[in-house]
Amino acid sequence: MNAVGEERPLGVDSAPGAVSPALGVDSEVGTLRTVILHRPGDELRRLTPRNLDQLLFDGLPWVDRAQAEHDAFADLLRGRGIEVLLLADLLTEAFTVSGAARMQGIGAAVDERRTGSGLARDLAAHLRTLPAAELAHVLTSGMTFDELPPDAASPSLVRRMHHGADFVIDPLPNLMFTRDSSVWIGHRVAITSLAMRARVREASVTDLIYAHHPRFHGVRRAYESRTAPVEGGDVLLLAPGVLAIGVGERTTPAGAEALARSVFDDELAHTVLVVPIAQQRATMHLDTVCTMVDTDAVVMYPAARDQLTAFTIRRTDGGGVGIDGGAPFLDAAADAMGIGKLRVIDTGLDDVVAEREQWDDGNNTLALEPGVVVAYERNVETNARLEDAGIEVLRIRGSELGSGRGGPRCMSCPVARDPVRPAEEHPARQ
Ligand SMILES: NC(=O)NCCC[C@H](N)C(=O)O
Repeated sequence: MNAVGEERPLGVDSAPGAVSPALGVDSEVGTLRTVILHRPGDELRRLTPRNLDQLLFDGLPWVDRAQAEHDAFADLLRGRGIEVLLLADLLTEAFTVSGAARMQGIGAAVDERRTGSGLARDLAAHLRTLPAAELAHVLTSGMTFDELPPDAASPSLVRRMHHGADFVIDPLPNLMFTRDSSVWIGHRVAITSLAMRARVREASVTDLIYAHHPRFHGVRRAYESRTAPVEGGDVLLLAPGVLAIGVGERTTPAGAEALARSVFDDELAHTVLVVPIAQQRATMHLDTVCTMVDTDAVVMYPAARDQLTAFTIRRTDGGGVGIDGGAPFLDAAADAMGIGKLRVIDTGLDDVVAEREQWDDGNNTLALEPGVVVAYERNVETNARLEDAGIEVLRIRGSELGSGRGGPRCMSCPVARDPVRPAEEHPARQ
């Protein structure tokens, strides 16, 4: 029995009775034990040609196929013994066990500036009556004015004047990119501060899950101030104690600085590399141009490889910080990681193919253990190069999933990985 009286462990869809690993992540590549995914749901059915841009999609996904692709991704992970926590289950279970979670979710979804006070009251009252699963569904897939219950208590000009298909609660179609709204650094979790309007409320969803779901009781927070935008896709745990933070379309310099200070204060890192990336959609996060595939290897977009630089921030003895600027990113990273050199595997093949495969998230791999990654099958040349370099590539379909511009790393939030051994101890390279 779990805390809500069901037969299976909370939020866990793997074998009953499985022992949950300790939570915490100190690298990109340590053996993955537990991960949060979100199976795309009815929120994707809200996408139309008119709202795509605003909701940060590049095409209309065929939803049933996107779900099938995602199911195959989740099954691949389960098949390798990885515990998959589905966000909709976690949310439902948090609402089942905690009234405070319900209040938090409803409070974040009801926007009085949009609805006016009368409708806000009615809407909140209606949401409070919903069973946990239904509430989770509405808060993720959104609600239109047409879907409001007909028997509202207060007359509402807002309701009269809106088109029935307008959203009274916005859908969250980007929730499937669980990477971006929270990130584990050591044994703490940072709830991020998302930059784009369409994604801001995602952080309140992850926040309430970590705050109220029994599975996460006692987990401490990193970056509690959330003073400035930081998105998880920009944060790479290059090695224990070494973070790279991309600064570009999403994470701001202020966000990177605030996160760096916070991880130093909490002694979660000794070095942070802040990496400027082009402020454009193709490179919205650092993990769109570079992900780690082994303890000493990255797959990387060649156009970025020789251009990326890094500011290296280190804690000084007096408790302040020192900042060095302008070193090539790959050199700064190897130096901070204490290895001679980072192996770089290029996005394949030539400039045009590389540009196409970067756009299709060829660089956005999810490592399941050192040297084993999940990648979209469509990035044929990049996957071939990874294999040539000795990396095992587990291919998944992503024709529909990819319409949101995110790959396997974006679609996963690791919450438990085994600690990694330093690169030089890895048997493959002895
Ligand atoms: N880490 C990532 O690169 N996440 C992909 C996010 C895609 C989403 N449609 C967005 O534009 O934010």
